[in-house]
Amino acid sequence: MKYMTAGESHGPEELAIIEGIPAGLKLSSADINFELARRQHGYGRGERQKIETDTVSILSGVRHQVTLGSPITLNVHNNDHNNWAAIMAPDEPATPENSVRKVMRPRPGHADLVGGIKYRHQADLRNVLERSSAWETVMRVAVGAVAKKLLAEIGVDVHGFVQQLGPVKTDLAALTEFPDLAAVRAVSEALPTRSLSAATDQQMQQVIDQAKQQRDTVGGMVQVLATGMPAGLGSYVSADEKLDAKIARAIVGINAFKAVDFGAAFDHVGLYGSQVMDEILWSADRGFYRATDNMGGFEGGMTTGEMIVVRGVVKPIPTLYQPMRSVDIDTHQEHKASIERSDTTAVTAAAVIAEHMVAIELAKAVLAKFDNDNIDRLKEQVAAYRREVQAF
Ligand SMILES: Cc1cc2nc3c(=O)[nH]c(=O)nc-3n(C[C@H](O)[C@H](O)[C@H](O)COP(=O)(O)O)c2cc1C
Ligand SMILES: C=C(O[C@@H]1CC(C(=O)O)=C[C@@H](OP(=O)(O)O)[C@H]1O)C(=O)O
Repeated sequence: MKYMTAGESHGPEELAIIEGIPAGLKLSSADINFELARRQHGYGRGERQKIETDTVSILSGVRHQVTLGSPITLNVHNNDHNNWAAIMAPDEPATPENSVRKVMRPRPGHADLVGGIKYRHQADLRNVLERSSAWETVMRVAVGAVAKKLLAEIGVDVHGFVQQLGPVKTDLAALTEFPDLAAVRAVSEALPTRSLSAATDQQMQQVIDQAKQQRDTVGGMVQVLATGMPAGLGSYVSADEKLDAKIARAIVGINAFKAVDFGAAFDHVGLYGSQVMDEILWSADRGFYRATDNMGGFEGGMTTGEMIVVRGVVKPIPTLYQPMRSVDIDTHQEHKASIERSDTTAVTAAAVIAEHMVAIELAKAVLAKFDNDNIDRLKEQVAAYRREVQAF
Protein backbone atom coordinates (compact mmCIF):
# COMPACT_ATOMS: atom_id res chain seq x y z
CA MET A 1 0.00 0.00 0.00
CA LYS A 2 1.23 3.46 -0.85
CA TYR A 3 -0.39 6.85 -1.03
CA MET A 4 0.25 10.44 -1.95
CA THR A 5 -1.57 13.64 -1.08
CA ALA A 6 -1.73 16.90 -3.04
CA GLY A 7 -3.24 20.32 -2.44
CA GLU A 8 -2.55 23.79 -1.08
CA SER A 9 -4.23 25.02 2.07
CA HIS A 10 -6.27 27.70 0.25
CA GLY A 11 -6.18 26.04 -3.18
CA PRO A 12 -9.26 24.52 -4.81
CA GLU A 13 -9.07 20.92 -3.54
CA GLU A 14 -7.19 18.42 -1.40
CA LEU A 15 -6.55 15.00 -2.94
CA ALA A 16 -5.13 11.61 -2.03
CA ILE A 17 -4.50 8.53 -4.17
CA ILE A 18 -4.06 5.19 -2.39
CA GLU A 19 -2.76 2.12 -4.17
CA GLY A 20 -2.75 -1.42 -2.81
CA ILE A 21 -6.01 -1.68 -0.86
CA PRO A 22 -7.47 -5.19 -1.42
CA ALA A 23 -10.65 -5.72 -3.42
CA GLY A 24 -13.78 -6.50 -1.42
CA LEU A 25 -13.35 -4.07 1.49
CA LYS A 26 -16.56 -2.27 2.44
CA LEU A 27 -15.91 1.47 2.27
CA SER A 28 -18.19 4.52 2.20
CA SER A 29 -17.64 8.26 2.48
CA ALA A 30 -19.54 8.10 5.80
CA ASP A 31 -16.77 5.87 7.25
CA ILE A 32 -14.16 8.47 6.32
CA ASN A 33 -16.23 11.52 7.26
CA PHE A 34 -16.68 10.17 10.76
CA GLU A 35 -12.90 10.29 11.27
CA LEU A 36 -12.54 13.66 9.53
CA ALA A 37 -15.04 15.16 11.97
CA ARG A 38 -13.02 13.83 14.90
CA ARG A 39 -9.92 15.60 13.52
CA GLN A 40 -11.74 18.84 12.85
CA HIS A 41 -13.77 19.52 15.98
CA GLY A 42 -11.26 19.52 18.84
CA TYR A 43 -11.30 22.40 21.35
CA GLY A 44 -8.83 25.21 20.58
CA ARG A 45 -9.00 25.26 16.80
CA GLY A 46 -9.23 28.56 14.91
CA GLU A 47 -11.77 30.33 12.69
CA ARG A 48 -11.01 28.20 9.62
CA GLN A 49 -12.97 25.38 11.18
CA LYS A 50 -16.16 27.44 10.88
CA ILE A 51 -15.67 27.61 7.12
CA GLU A 52 -14.73 24.01 6.33
CA THR A 53 -17.01 20.98 6.37
CA ASP A 54 -14.24 18.34 5.96
CA THR A 55 -16.24 15.91 3.86
CA VAL A 56 -14.75 13.48 1.39
CA SER A 57 -15.76 12.38 -2.10
CA ILE A 58 -14.62 8.98 -3.34
CA LEU A 59 -13.65 9.39 -7.00
CA SER A 60 -12.17 6.03 -7.95
CA GLY A 61 -11.37 2.53 -6.77
CA VAL A 62 -14.74 1.89 -5.10
CA ARG A 63 -18.01 0.66 -6.58
CA HIS A 64 -21.28 0.33 -4.62
CA GLN A 65 -19.32 0.96 -1.40
CA VAL A 66 -16.90 -1.94 -2.00
CA THR A 67 -13.25 -1.50 -3.03
CA LEU A 68 -12.19 -2.78 -6.45
CA GLY A 69 -8.47 -3.30 -5.83
CA SER A 70 -7.69 -0.35 -8.11
CA PRO A 71 -6.25 3.00 -6.91
CA ILE A 72 -8.64 4.86 -4.61
CA THR A 73 -8.88 8.60 -5.18
CA LEU A 74 -10.20 10.73 -2.33
CA ASN A 75 -11.06 14.41 -2.51
CA VAL A 76 -11.89 17.04 0.09
CA HIS A 77 -13.09 20.39 -1.20
CA ASN A 78 -11.53 23.50 0.36
CA ASN A 79 -14.52 25.73 1.15
CA ASP A 80 -12.12 28.55 2.05
CA HIS A 81 -10.84 28.60 -1.53
CA ASN A 82 -13.79 30.86 -2.38
CA ASN A 83 -12.13 33.54 -0.27
CA TRP A 84 -8.76 32.98 -1.95
CA ALA A 85 -9.77 32.19 -5.53
CA ALA A 86 -7.89 35.07 -7.16
CA ILE A 87 -4.84 34.84 -4.91
CA MET A 88 -4.47 31.07 -5.32
CA ALA A 89 -5.64 30.73 -8.97
CA PRO A 90 -3.51 27.87 -10.33
CA ASP A 91 -4.02 28.81 -13.97
CA GLU A 92 -3.97 32.62 -13.98
CA PRO A 93 -0.82 34.69 -14.50
CA ALA A 94 0.32 36.87 -11.58
CA THR A 95 -0.98 40.45 -11.66
CA PRO A 96 -0.68 43.31 -9.15
CA GLU A 97 -4.32 42.61 -8.17
CA ASN A 98 -3.86 38.92 -7.38
CA SER A 99 -0.34 39.22 -5.88
CA VAL A 100 -1.58 40.42 -2.49
CA ARG A 101 -1.60 39.09 1.10
CA LYS A 102 2.07 38.28 0.77
CA VAL A 103 4.00 36.80 3.65
CA MET A 104 7.41 38.51 3.95
CA ARG A 105 8.17 38.17 7.67
CA PRO A 106 8.68 34.47 8.37
CA ARG A 107 7.10 33.01 11.50
CA PRO A 108 9.58 31.37 13.89
CA GLY A 109 8.72 27.67 14.11
CA HIS A 110 6.83 27.48 10.82
CA ALA A 111 8.33 26.34 7.50
CA ASP A 112 8.27 29.89 6.01
CA LEU A 113 11.93 30.92 6.12
CA VAL A 114 13.71 27.67 5.32
CA GLY A 115 11.12 26.74 2.69
CA GLY A 116 11.61 30.14 1.09
CA ILE A 117 15.38 29.76 1.00
CA LYS A 118 15.18 26.21 -0.35
CA TYR A 119 12.64 26.83 -3.16
CA ARG A 120 13.69 30.46 -3.91
CA HIS A 121 10.27 31.78 -2.91
CA GLN A 122 11.78 35.17 -2.10
CA ALA A 123 8.82 37.05 -3.64
CA ASP A 124 6.23 35.56 -1.28
CA LEU A 125 6.55 33.01 1.53
CA ARG A 126 2.87 32.17 1.03
CA ASN A 127 4.19 29.75 -1.59
CA VAL A 128 5.68 27.80 1.34
CA LEU A 129 2.95 28.03 3.92
CA GLU A 130 0.22 26.92 1.54
CA ARG A 131 1.63 23.40 1.38
CA SER A 132 3.32 23.25 4.78
CA SER A 133 -0.04 23.99 6.44
CA ALA A 134 -1.48 21.11 8.42
CA TRP A 135 -4.74 21.36 6.48
CA GLU A 136 -3.11 18.62 4.37
CA THR A 137 -3.53 16.25 7.31
CA VAL A 138 -7.22 16.09 6.39
CA MET A 139 -6.11 13.77 3.58
CA ARG A 140 -3.80 11.74 5.79
CA VAL A 141 -6.73 11.11 8.10
CA ALA A 142 -8.88 10.16 5.10
CA VAL A 143 -6.22 7.64 4.02
CA GLY A 144 -5.88 6.45 7.61
CA ALA A 145 -9.65 5.94 7.81
CA VAL A 146 -9.36 3.46 4.92
CA ALA A 147 -6.44 1.78 6.73
CA LYS A 148 -8.55 1.54 9.90
CA LYS A 149 -11.39 -0.13 7.98
CA LEU A 150 -8.93 -2.71 6.70
CA LEU A 151 -7.40 -3.28 10.14
CA ALA A 152 -10.85 -3.70 11.70
CA GLU A 153 -11.45 -6.63 9.32
CA ILE A 154 -8.54 -8.50 10.93
CA GLY A 155 -9.35 -7.51 14.51
CA VAL A 156 -6.90 -4.63 14.89
CA ASP A 157 -8.18 -1.54 16.72
CA VAL A 158 -6.30 1.79 16.87
CA HIS A 159 -7.13 4.81 18.98
CA GLY A 160 -5.39 8.11 19.79
CA PHE A 161 -6.12 10.57 22.59
CA VAL A 162 -4.59 13.62 24.24
CA GLN A 163 -2.34 12.67 27.12
CA GLN A 164 -1.09 16.13 28.02
CA LEU A 165 -2.11 19.62 26.99
CA GLY A 166 0.14 22.42 28.26
CA PRO A 167 0.79 21.50 31.90
CA VAL A 168 -2.40 19.37 32.30
CA LYS A 169 -1.90 15.61 32.19
CA THR A 170 -4.58 12.99 31.68
CA ASP A 171 -4.51 10.50 34.51
CA LEU A 172 -3.22 7.43 32.69
CA ALA A 173 -3.90 5.23 35.69
CA ALA A 174 -7.50 5.67 34.57
CA LEU A 175 -6.65 3.63 31.50
CA THR A 176 -6.72 0.46 33.57
CA GLU A 177 -10.38 1.19 34.30
CA PHE A 178 -11.27 0.88 30.65
CA PRO A 179 -12.21 -2.69 29.68
CA ASP A 180 -11.00 -2.28 26.09
CA LEU A 181 -9.98 0.21 23.45
CA ALA A 182 -13.59 0.77 22.40
CA ALA A 183 -14.27 2.10 25.91
CA VAL A 184 -11.25 4.42 25.73
CA ARG A 185 -12.51 5.64 22.38
CA ALA A 186 -16.03 6.27 23.64
CA VAL A 187 -14.71 8.53 26.40
CA SER A 188 -12.12 10.52 24.46
CA GLU A 189 -14.34 11.01 21.41
CA ALA A 190 -16.96 12.62 23.58
CA LEU A 191 -14.57 15.12 25.20
CA PRO A 192 -13.78 18.36 23.31
CA THR A 193 -10.08 18.07 24.20
CA ARG A 194 -9.93 14.37 23.24
CA SER A 195 -8.48 13.61 26.67
CA LEU A 196 -9.55 10.75 28.91
CA SER A 197 -11.53 12.29 31.74
CA ALA A 198 -14.04 15.05 32.26
CA ALA A 199 -11.87 16.54 35.01
CA THR A 200 -8.75 16.94 32.85
CA ASP A 201 -10.91 18.07 29.95
CA GLN A 202 -12.09 21.05 32.03
CA GLN A 203 -8.56 21.96 33.02
CA MET A 204 -7.31 21.61 29.46
CA GLN A 205 -10.05 23.87 28.16
CA GLN A 206 -9.04 26.49 30.74
CA VAL A 207 -5.40 26.30 29.62
CA ILE A 208 -6.47 26.78 26.00
CA ASP A 209 -8.77 29.71 26.87
CA GLN A 210 -6.02 31.34 28.90
CA ALA A 211 -3.43 30.92 26.13
CA LYS A 212 -5.87 32.41 23.62
CA GLN A 213 -6.54 35.36 25.90
CA GLN A 214 -2.79 35.92 26.23
CA ARG A 215 -2.45 35.63 22.44
CA ASP A 216 -0.23 32.62 22.94
CA THR A 217 -0.40 28.95 21.94
CA VAL A 218 0.00 25.55 23.63
CA GLY A 219 1.35 22.13 22.73
CA GLY A 220 1.23 18.78 24.47
CA MET A 221 1.53 15.06 24.09
CA VAL A 222 -0.69 12.47 22.41
CA GLN A 223 -0.85 8.72 22.85
CA VAL A 224 -1.91 6.08 20.33
CA LEU A 225 -2.82 2.53 21.34
CA ALA A 226 -3.30 -0.38 18.97
CA THR A 227 -4.62 -3.80 19.93
CA GLY A 228 -4.88 -7.06 18.02
CA MET A 229 -1.69 -6.95 15.94
CA PRO A 230 -0.19 -10.44 15.71
CA ALA A 231 3.44 -10.94 16.74
CA GLY A 232 6.09 -10.76 14.02
CA LEU A 233 5.10 -7.86 11.77
CA GLY A 234 8.05 -5.72 10.71
CA SER A 235 11.55 -7.19 10.89
CA TYR A 236 14.89 -6.97 12.65
CA VAL A 237 16.89 -7.94 9.52
CA SER A 238 17.38 -4.42 8.12
CA ALA A 239 17.01 -0.99 9.67
CA ASP A 240 14.45 0.09 7.09
CA GLU A 241 12.27 -2.96 7.76
CA LYS A 242 11.75 -2.10 11.43
CA LEU A 243 8.08 -1.32 11.95
CA ASP A 244 8.62 0.80 15.06
CA ALA A 245 11.02 2.93 13.01
CA LYS A 246 8.41 3.35 10.29
CA ILE A 247 5.86 4.45 12.87
CA ALA A 248 8.37 6.88 14.40
CA ARG A 249 8.92 8.43 11.00
CA ALA A 250 5.18 8.64 10.34
CA ILE A 251 4.57 10.38 13.68
CA VAL A 252 7.39 12.91 13.40
CA GLY A 253 6.21 13.49 9.82
CA ILE A 254 3.03 15.09 11.19
CA ASN A 255 3.23 18.88 11.35
CA ALA A 256 4.42 20.13 14.76
CA PHE A 257 5.46 16.71 16.14
CA LYS A 258 8.94 16.92 17.65
CA ALA A 259 9.42 13.61 19.46
CA VAL A 260 8.08 10.07 19.61
CA ASP A 261 8.49 7.16 22.01
CA PHE A 262 7.21 3.62 22.48
CA GLY A 263 5.89 2.24 25.75
CA ALA A 264 6.56 5.51 27.62
CA ALA A 265 10.32 5.18 26.97
CA PHE A 266 10.96 8.79 28.01
CA ASP A 267 9.65 7.92 31.48
CA HIS A 268 11.99 4.91 31.69
CA VAL A 269 15.18 6.92 31.31
CA GLY A 270 17.25 6.18 34.41
CA LEU A 271 15.52 2.91 35.31
CA TYR A 272 17.33 -0.45 35.48
CA GLY A 273 16.83 -3.24 32.96
CA SER A 274 15.10 -5.34 35.59
CA GLN A 275 12.48 -2.59 35.97
CA VAL A 276 11.78 -2.24 32.30
CA MET A 277 12.01 -5.52 30.32
CA ASP A 278 8.77 -7.42 29.75
CA GLU A 279 8.99 -10.91 31.23
CA ILE A 280 7.95 -13.77 28.96
CA LEU A 281 5.03 -16.01 29.97
CA TRP A 282 3.17 -18.84 28.25
CA SER A 283 -0.27 -20.39 28.56
CA ALA A 284 -2.02 -23.00 26.44
CA ASP A 285 -4.80 -20.65 25.33
CA ARG A 286 -2.69 -17.54 24.69
CA GLY A 287 0.66 -19.01 23.63
CA PHE A 288 3.51 -16.63 24.47
CA TYR A 289 2.65 -13.33 26.13
CA ARG A 290 4.25 -10.74 28.43
CA ALA A 291 3.84 -9.84 32.07
CA THR A 292 4.11 -6.11 31.21
CA ASP A 293 4.25 -4.00 28.03
CA ASN A 294 7.00 -1.50 28.75
CA MET A 295 8.41 -1.93 25.24
CA GLY A 296 5.13 -0.61 23.81
CA GLY A 297 4.54 -3.66 21.65
CA PHE A 298 7.88 -3.81 19.82
CA GLU A 299 11.08 -5.83 20.11
CA GLY A 300 13.66 -5.88 17.33
CA GLY A 301 11.47 -3.71 15.11
CA MET A 302 8.74 -6.39 15.21
CA THR A 303 5.36 -6.46 16.90
CA THR A 304 5.40 -8.61 20.05
CA GLY A 305 1.65 -9.22 19.96
CA GLU A 306 1.13 -6.97 22.99
CA MET A 307 -0.65 -3.62 22.76
CA ILE A 308 1.22 -1.05 20.68
CA VAL A 309 1.80 2.13 22.71
CA VAL A 310 3.14 5.19 20.88
CA ARG A 311 3.41 8.74 22.19
CA GLY A 312 4.19 11.93 20.31
CA VAL A 313 5.19 15.38 21.56
CA VAL A 314 3.43 18.24 19.78
CA LYS A 315 5.03 21.67 19.93
CA PRO A 316 2.90 24.79 20.48
CA ILE A 317 1.44 26.41 17.35
CA PRO A 318 4.11 28.67 15.75
CA THR A 319 1.84 31.54 14.63
CA LEU A 320 1.46 33.96 17.53
CA TYR A 321 -1.09 36.78 17.65
CA GLN A 322 1.56 38.55 19.73
CA PRO A 323 4.38 37.82 17.27
CA MET A 324 8.02 37.23 18.07
CA ARG A 325 10.98 38.87 16.37
CA SER A 326 11.64 38.10 12.74
CA VAL A 327 13.33 39.74 9.74
CA ASP A 328 11.64 41.01 6.56
CA ILE A 329 13.05 38.89 3.71
CA ASP A 330 12.92 41.86 1.33
CA THR A 331 14.44 44.68 3.43
CA HIS A 332 16.37 42.51 5.94
CA GLN A 333 15.06 44.86 8.63
CA GLU A 334 13.92 43.47 11.97
CA HIS A 335 10.13 43.15 12.21
CA LYS A 336 7.58 41.22 14.16
CA ALA A 337 6.66 37.96 12.42
CA SER A 338 3.65 37.81 10.10
CA ILE A 339 0.32 36.82 11.60
CA GLU A 340 -1.85 34.31 9.78
CA ARG A 341 -5.23 33.22 11.09
CA SER A 342 -4.38 30.41 13.45
CA ASP A 343 -5.29 27.75 15.98
CA THR A 344 -4.54 28.20 19.70
CA THR A 345 -3.74 24.52 19.95
CA ALA A 346 -3.93 21.57 17.59
CA VAL A 347 -3.07 18.82 20.08
CA THR A 348 -6.72 17.74 19.97
CA ALA A 349 -6.50 17.22 16.20
CA ALA A 350 -2.97 15.85 16.49
CA ALA A 351 -4.17 12.87 18.54
CA VAL A 352 -6.55 11.89 15.76
CA ILE A 353 -3.93 12.45 13.07
CA ALA A 354 -1.36 10.36 14.97
CA GLU A 355 -3.92 7.56 15.34
CA HIS A 356 -4.42 7.54 11.57
CA MET A 357 -0.70 7.63 10.81
CA VAL A 358 -0.17 4.60 13.07
CA ALA A 359 -3.09 2.88 11.31
CA ILE A 360 -1.50 3.57 7.92
CA GLU A 361 1.83 2.04 8.98
CA LEU A 362 0.14 -1.00 10.54
CA ALA A 363 -1.98 -1.54 7.43
CA LYS A 364 1.11 -1.23 5.22
CA ALA A 365 2.89 -3.85 7.32
CA VAL A 366 -0.09 -6.23 7.15
CA LEU A 367 -0.41 -5.77 3.39
CA ALA A 368 3.32 -6.31 2.89
CA LYS A 369 3.24 -9.62 4.78
CA PHE A 370 0.03 -11.18 3.41
CA ASP A 371 -1.59 -11.53 -0.01
CA ASN A 372 -3.41 -8.27 -0.59
CA ASP A 373 -5.50 -8.86 -3.73
CA ASN A 374 -8.71 -9.64 -1.87
CA ILE A 375 -9.83 -8.87 1.68
CA ASP A 376 -11.22 -12.35 2.37
CA ARG A 377 -8.00 -14.06 1.29
CA LEU A 378 -6.09 -11.60 3.46
CA LYS A 379 -8.31 -12.50 6.42
CA GLU A 380 -7.80 -16.23 5.81
CA GLN A 381 -4.04 -15.77 5.73
CA VAL A 382 -3.99 -13.63 8.87
CA ALA A 383 -6.13 -16.23 10.69
CA ALA A 384 -3.76 -19.03 9.62
CA TYR A 385 -0.76 -16.98 10.75
CA ARG A 386 -2.40 -16.27 14.13
CA ARG A 387 -2.87 -20.03 14.62
CA GLU A 388 0.80 -20.62 13.79
CA VAL A 389 1.94 -17.92 16.24
CA GLN A 390 -0.31 -19.30 18.98
CA ALA A 391 1.06 -22.82 18.49
CA PHE A 392 4.77 -21.80 18.57
C1 LIG B 1 -3.77 19.91 13.09
C2 LIG B 1 -2.71 20.97 13.06
C3 LIG B 1 -3.07 22.28 12.94
C4 LIG B 1 -2.11 23.27 12.92
N1 LIG B 1 -2.52 24.57 12.84
C5 LIG B 1 -1.59 25.54 12.82
C6 LIG B 1 -1.97 26.90 12.77
O1 LIG B 1 -3.15 27.24 12.77
N2 LIG B 1 -1.00 27.83 12.73
C7 LIG B 1 0.32 27.51 12.74
O2 LIG B 1 1.16 28.37 12.72
N3 LIG B 1 0.71 26.21 12.79
C8 LIG B 1 -0.20 25.24 12.82
N4 LIG B 1 0.21 23.93 12.90
C9 LIG B 1 1.63 23.63 12.95
C10 LIG B 1 2.33 23.88 11.63
O3 LIG B 1 1.66 23.24 10.56
C11 LIG B 1 3.77 23.35 11.71
O4 LIG B 1 4.39 23.81 12.88
C12 LIG B 1 4.58 23.81 10.50
O5 LIG B 1 4.10 23.14 9.34
C13 LIG B 1 6.08 23.57 10.62
O6 LIG B 1 6.37 22.21 10.71
P1 LIG B 1 7.06 21.55 12.00
O7 LIG B 1 6.42 22.16 13.20
O8 LIG B 1 6.77 20.10 11.86
O9 LIG B 1 8.53 21.87 11.96
C14 LIG B 1 -0.74 22.93 12.98
C15 LIG B 1 -0.37 21.58 13.11
C16 LIG B 1 -1.34 20.60 13.18
C17 LIG B 1 -0.93 19.17 13.34
C1 LIG C 1 -7.15 24.21 8.25
C2 LIG C 1 -6.52 23.48 9.15
O1 LIG C 1 -5.41 23.81 9.78
C3 LIG C 1 -4.70 24.96 9.39
C4 LIG C 1 -3.26 24.60 9.65
C5 LIG C 1 -2.39 25.77 9.59
C6 LIG C 1 -0.97 25.53 9.58
O2 LIG C 1 -0.22 26.51 9.39
O3 LIG C 1 -0.53 24.39 9.74
C7 LIG C 1 -2.90 27.06 9.62
C8 LIG C 1 -4.34 27.35 9.69
O4 LIG C 1 -4.82 27.60 8.39
P1 LIG C 1 -5.72 28.87 8.06
O5 LIG C 1 -4.79 30.04 8.10
O6 LIG C 1 -6.29 28.66 6.70
O7 LIG C 1 -6.77 28.96 9.12
C9 LIG C 1 -5.12 26.17 10.22
O8 LIG C 1 -6.49 26.40 10.15
C10 LIG C 1 -7.01 22.17 9.56
O9 LIG C 1 -6.23 21.43 10.17
O10 LIG C 1 -8.16 21.85 9.24
